Amino acid sequence: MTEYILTTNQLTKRFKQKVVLNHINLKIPQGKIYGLLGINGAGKSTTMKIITGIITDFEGGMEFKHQPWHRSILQQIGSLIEYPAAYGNLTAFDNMKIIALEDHLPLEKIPVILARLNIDNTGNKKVKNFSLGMKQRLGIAMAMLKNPDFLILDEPFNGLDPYGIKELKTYLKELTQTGKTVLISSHILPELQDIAEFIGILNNGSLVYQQAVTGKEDLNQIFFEKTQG
Ligand SMILES: Nc1ncnc2c1ncn2[C@@H]1O[C@H](COP(=O)(O)OP(=O)(O)OP(=O)(O)O)[C@@H](O)[C@H]1O
Repeated sequence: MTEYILTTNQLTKRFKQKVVLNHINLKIPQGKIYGLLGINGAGKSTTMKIITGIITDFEGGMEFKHQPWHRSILQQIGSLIEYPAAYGNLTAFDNMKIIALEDHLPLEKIPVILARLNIDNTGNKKVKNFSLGMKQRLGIAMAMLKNPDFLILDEPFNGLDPYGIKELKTYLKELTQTGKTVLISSHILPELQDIAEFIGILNNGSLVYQQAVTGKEDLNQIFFEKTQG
């Protein structure tokens, strides 16, 4: 039987009169990479903001590890949604240090995680002078500092060069080999095709597809079929 780390039940979100998520039933299996696909404006970020407690007014429910969602579960979730919340005037290390001190985490972990994300060579450089790809790497390092069970990444390949994309994919696969779960969004199918073990497609606020990836299906064709119009 599949164990789900997170399920949503008829999750619905309106901004004023406009329905932007329409009765979504996500099922995210534990220990897997789940790719959430959709064209611009499909509702990917809104879904992630609800799961991570950034958006609190919505209809429907969520369960995390088979228990009703509660703010306390956010200790087990690391996330990077839209832009990394880093201080521009500080270095990568000092941004990490702030989180470590806030969450009572050992400072020794910082250089290890920065090295794993290949961002340990930035020295005294301030974050405001980082490239987009460097900021993305730092954002993921910040999300991983508390060693979360569930990592949620909104368009994490933005700004990464092909080497960065390859490294990040390897890193995410390694995480699932240690039992962690990754929810990752993209509007570009090839970014997810070779790493996602499950794919969900959002179209205009509806979850129009949700399946395990077998490798036999033509995801490109499915994506265009499910999102046309
Ligand atoms: N704060 C807000 N107020 C009003 N409408 C919003 C707000 N945030 C998002 N929306 C709308 O909700 C819809 C879904 O947006 P969302 O950002 O979740 O899409 P997305 O799939 O993440 O898109 P993208 O790939 O462009 O990031 C869009 O129509 C967007 O304009």
